[in-house]
Amino acid sequence: MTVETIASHRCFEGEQLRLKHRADSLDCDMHFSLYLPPAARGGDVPLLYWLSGLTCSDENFVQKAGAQRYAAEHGVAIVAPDTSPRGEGVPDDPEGAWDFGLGAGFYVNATEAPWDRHYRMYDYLTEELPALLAEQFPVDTSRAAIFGHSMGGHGALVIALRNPARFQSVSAFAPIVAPSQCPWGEKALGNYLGPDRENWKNYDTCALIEAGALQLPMLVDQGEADNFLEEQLKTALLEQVCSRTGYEATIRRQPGYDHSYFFISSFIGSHIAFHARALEQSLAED
Ligand SMILES: N[C@@H](CCC(=O)N[C@@H](CS)C(=O)NCC(=O)O)C(=O)O
Repeated sequence: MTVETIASHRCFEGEQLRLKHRADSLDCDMHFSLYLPPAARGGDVPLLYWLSGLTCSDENFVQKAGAQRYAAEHGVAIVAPDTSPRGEGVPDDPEGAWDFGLGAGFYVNATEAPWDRHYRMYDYLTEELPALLAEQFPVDTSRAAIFGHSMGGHGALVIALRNPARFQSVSAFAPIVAPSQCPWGEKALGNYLGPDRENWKNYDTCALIEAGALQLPMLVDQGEADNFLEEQLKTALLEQVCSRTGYEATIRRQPGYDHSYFFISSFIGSHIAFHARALEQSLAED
């Protein structure tokens, strides 16, 4: 597996890298960003996966969230992949809309043509990228946590709930908690997975919790001034399913905060500390 370094910047005594590789699962070239804390010079460090939202590439998070300072303090690496396959031959929304297609892979394995050839972000994130990281970088992929924003919050929750043994904790900023019940999700899942809504349940956080997903440490922050809250994100549905099923999640509604990276940067330190605690606890239990 060849990985090309596109950029490398010293940051909080660690390194912020941007990398490029051929992704077999997506049948295209992909970029991803990786922050290695100073502790990585002494051996493998735990790994946090960050999944971004609609319209983002791997760069939004590393430039705007201010996460590196906290990752350096806690000695964790953070990988930020892109949000969809890209490149020549990768189909996009026929009308060029920003909520579907390029920049909007929704972290699923598409089953419907023409999306099924490239749009396989679930396999990319759960199989190909972890294998590549374990092989080529000083990260311990058996000590991992996952978090994300909006569409990426949806991706993080779904991937953690479906793979509870692989993640010590999960958190999300303004996640789409029930894509089967909101316009963004209905458009994406309908196109990528087809009209049978039974097939959507594996990619729907509320449906997975309803079906008895195993307990993981879970933290969710949601801004109350987020324009997408009522129509798309629907935090209330997560609160309801957690209370109905007894699933323990810390869901914090944050007054005054919107959907932007100003919100994310305000709470990113708290999320990284949350994951670092869960990772330390799992080490103590081993
Ligand atoms: N482009 C959309 C907004 C999309 C949006 O808010 N994207 C979020 C994720 S859902 C984001 O992180 N955008 C990139 C950024 O703020 O850097 C609009 O014009 O309303």
